[in-house]
Amino acid sequence: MSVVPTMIELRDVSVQAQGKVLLHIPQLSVSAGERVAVLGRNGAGKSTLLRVLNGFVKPESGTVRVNGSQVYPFTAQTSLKQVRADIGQVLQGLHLVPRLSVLENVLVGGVHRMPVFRSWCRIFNAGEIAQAQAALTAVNALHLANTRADRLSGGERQKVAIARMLMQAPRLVLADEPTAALDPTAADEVCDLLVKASTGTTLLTVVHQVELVPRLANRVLGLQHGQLVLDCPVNQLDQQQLDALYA
Ligand SMILES: Nc1ncnc2c1ncn2[C@@H]1O[C@H](COP(=O)(O)OP(=O)(O)OP(=O)(O)O)[C@@H](O)[C@H]1O
Repeated sequence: MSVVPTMIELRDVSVQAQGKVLLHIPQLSVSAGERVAVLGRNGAGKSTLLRVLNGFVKPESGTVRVNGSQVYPFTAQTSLKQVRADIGQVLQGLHLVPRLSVLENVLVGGVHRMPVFRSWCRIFNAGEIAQAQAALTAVNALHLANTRADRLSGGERQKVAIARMLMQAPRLVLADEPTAALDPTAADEVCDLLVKASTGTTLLTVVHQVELVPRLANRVLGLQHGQLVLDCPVNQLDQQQLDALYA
């Protein structure tokens, strides 16, 4: 029997700021290939959890392992650059490079595989351009390739962010409210594209629209005041648990 590798492993993780505990997780383990929705009220610690995983927030204590690398505490073997190269991000709001075209924004997803000189000068070869065009085709956005990123609608921006993630080919995808401010039709499309683009990877999505959870995830984590108070399969989530989470 083959053993599914662990993608995320947190032990006794505590994040604090100004004397307040923002996140306290005694134990959390996510296997490779799982799709996890992270729920909770505003300020519950959802984004903090994602930032701990990509090393942008350092816990005061505990151990954080992602994709086999120890993100915290740092060790001589930790390459945060490599860890982040394996983590794709789809965030809410403006996170594309505004003055670059859509195609260039997607190409940026692959710069970690390029020689530094080429990535600085944004010199892309024909294979990379074809790959970026294929990623845009996968999210139904090839027609936007030459449009400046700051001219896009919210839904179009999220599609481009997903195409950039496809170009990056990460092992773990962190999506922080990817459907925020989208109308219901655009939100549905972005959810479906995100899940499709994350096939074969691990997907962690912070989401406020509970009705989208079954589209995005098969497991739910619930945070309340920085504590992990819910961890169950989506098909076992009931209204009482949700009411308690948002109380
Ligand atoms: N750098 C910081 N310094 C102090 N407090 C912080 C810092 N970053 C976040 N916080 C606080 O930590 C708590 C958790 O924030 P976080 O952004 O993780 O919540 P969230 O669940 O993602 O909220 P939202 O749904 O509103 O995005 C909040 O009370 C926030 O004010």
